[in-house]
Amino acid sequence: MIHLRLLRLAGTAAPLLSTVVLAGIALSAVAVAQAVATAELFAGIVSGTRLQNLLLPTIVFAAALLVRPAISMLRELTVHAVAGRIKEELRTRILNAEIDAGPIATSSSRSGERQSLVVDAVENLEPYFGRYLPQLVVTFVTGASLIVVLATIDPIVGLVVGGVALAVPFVPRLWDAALAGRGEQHWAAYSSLHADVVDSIRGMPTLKALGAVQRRRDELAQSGNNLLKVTLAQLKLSLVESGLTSFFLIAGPAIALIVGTLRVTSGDLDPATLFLVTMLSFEVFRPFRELAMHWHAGYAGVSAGNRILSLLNSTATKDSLRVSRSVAGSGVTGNSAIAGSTRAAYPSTGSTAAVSAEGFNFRYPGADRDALHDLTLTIPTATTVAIVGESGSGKSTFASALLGFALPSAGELTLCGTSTKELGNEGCSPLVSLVAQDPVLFTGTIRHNLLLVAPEASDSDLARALFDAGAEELLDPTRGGLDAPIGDNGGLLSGGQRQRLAIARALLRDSPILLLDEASSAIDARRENAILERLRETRRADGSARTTIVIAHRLAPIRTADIVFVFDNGCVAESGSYNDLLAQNGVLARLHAAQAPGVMA
Ligand SMILES: Nc1ncnc2c1ncn2[C@@H]1O[C@H](COP(=O)(O)OP(=O)(O)OP(=O)(O)O)[C@@H](O)[C@H]1O
Repeated sequence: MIHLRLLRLAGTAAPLLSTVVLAGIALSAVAVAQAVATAELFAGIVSGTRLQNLLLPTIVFAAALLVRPAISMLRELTVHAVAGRIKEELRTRILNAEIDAGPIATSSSRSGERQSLVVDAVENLEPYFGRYLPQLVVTFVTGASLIVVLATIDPIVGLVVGGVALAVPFVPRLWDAALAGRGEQHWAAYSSLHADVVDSIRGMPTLKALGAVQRRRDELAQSGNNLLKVTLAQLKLSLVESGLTSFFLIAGPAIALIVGTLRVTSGDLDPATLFLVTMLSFEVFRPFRELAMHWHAGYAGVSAGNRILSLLNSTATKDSLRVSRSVAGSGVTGNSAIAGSTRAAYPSTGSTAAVSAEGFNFRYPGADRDALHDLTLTIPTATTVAIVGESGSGKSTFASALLGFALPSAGELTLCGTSTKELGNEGCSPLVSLVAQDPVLFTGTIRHNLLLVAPEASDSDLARALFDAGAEELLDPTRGGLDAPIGDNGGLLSGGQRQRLAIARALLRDSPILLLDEASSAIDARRENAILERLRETRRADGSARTTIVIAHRLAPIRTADIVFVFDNGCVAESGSYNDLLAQNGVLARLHAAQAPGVMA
């Protein structure tokens, strides 16, 4: 099973693979030398040859005993080097492919499945490349050479051994398609169960709150049973295959011995040569036996490799936002890419509009209609604007467009005068700092989370950012101040504190556009309003005012926004000041009426 397309997954480990192959061939050569020496010693002892005349085979036998462990050690060390390199490179490539694909492409797959691709599929490929493939080559080279040697010694024995040896790899191939299919089913069931478990652990508080733990448990048990069924079906098939292979491996040397003995009886073969023929035919089948131990790695590797290839092929590789090899090796993902950015890295944008969309169209892959359609709007620099609209009107998709993840199929979106098409992932991110509704925080202290985006920032910069974000209580020395631990994903903080800490972190990034996507939903309306007013007063490191875009469901805090854009069916239905729009009695007035008590708060 050499799948040529999988070979390109070996990357820079390919030259090392040839060392593993050469070590395997050397091991076989030493084993053959030992077998020949053994045959000569047997023949000599049986014919009564004096021991001093058997010096050469004795030396060869002893030398082989010493050399074999040394070559084995070299092979094992190289296999480990191959494994390490393949895992490091493949994980880097998969992570880069995920980054290139962006959140929109990855939103259609489950994070648990993607996780098992990075972890388990790569683990499965390691024995495929490190053990199975090299052994396949060794078996072919050694087996073919020894059959030729046997045929030279005795054509009949050579023919018989050659026939059985051919049956070992080819007869089980009749099951290939079925085994490959079962391998795919096994992987699908395994990654689905893995994804279910990850989802369940992540969603445990929700499951408990909803009283759905038992139902989820039942679903997991069902997924587990499905995996068991598929695994057993795969095992049954591979047991038939291993049984057949074992039969040929045992039968091969036995048949050679029987045929050889018959040839001796009929006088066609010298009895002394029978020892040699028997030992050599054992050596023909030895590499096959080793290969049989790695059959499973072969099948698991092919299905894992196919999955990885389809991910890598589905994403165009870009050079932007790459995860460096050392980062992937250390198990840290792309977040550290942010760490390189420093305060005041992005220049003032002058008088160009902060955001300008002109006839912008975007449709999600597989969707039957545009999520954003003919969207046209201008957000002047240094303003605070709000984006509101019914659920599904396209607000979050617009946020993705601002981040450069949703590129237009028609029209244009420019940020500070530059089209998002030109900016690409790398260009967009410095211009826009996003604070999402459920921000990701990292286990550690407040300082650690803030310094992630601005490693050069001083304590007073950090304190200023916390103050601007309305999170000054996090500076309280009795709680530990900047060095207070925040727990796993900010678990020691309240929902509002997590959001305000995330806003402070985004402010430290100092980009010209601050995008708050439902970022203060856990903060009470009065406080949210105060934070927005405070943000309006803050300045970037170079003294320029930033543009703040607030995506909001709750209308109360955005009444004072300079412009309110009301989205409806993927385009701007209304825009203007809150009170003017209210007077128009259109979409905003409808939303306002639905939330009236909150608005009046
Ligand atoms: N990943 C996706 N794949 C396909 N369609 C999507 C995807 N995400 C959103 N949509 C569709 O795109 C449209 C706009 O969705 P979007 O999430 O931008 O709306 P929204 O205004 O942010 O809604 P909400 O206020 O509920 O968050 C909707 O019709 C939605 O069903």
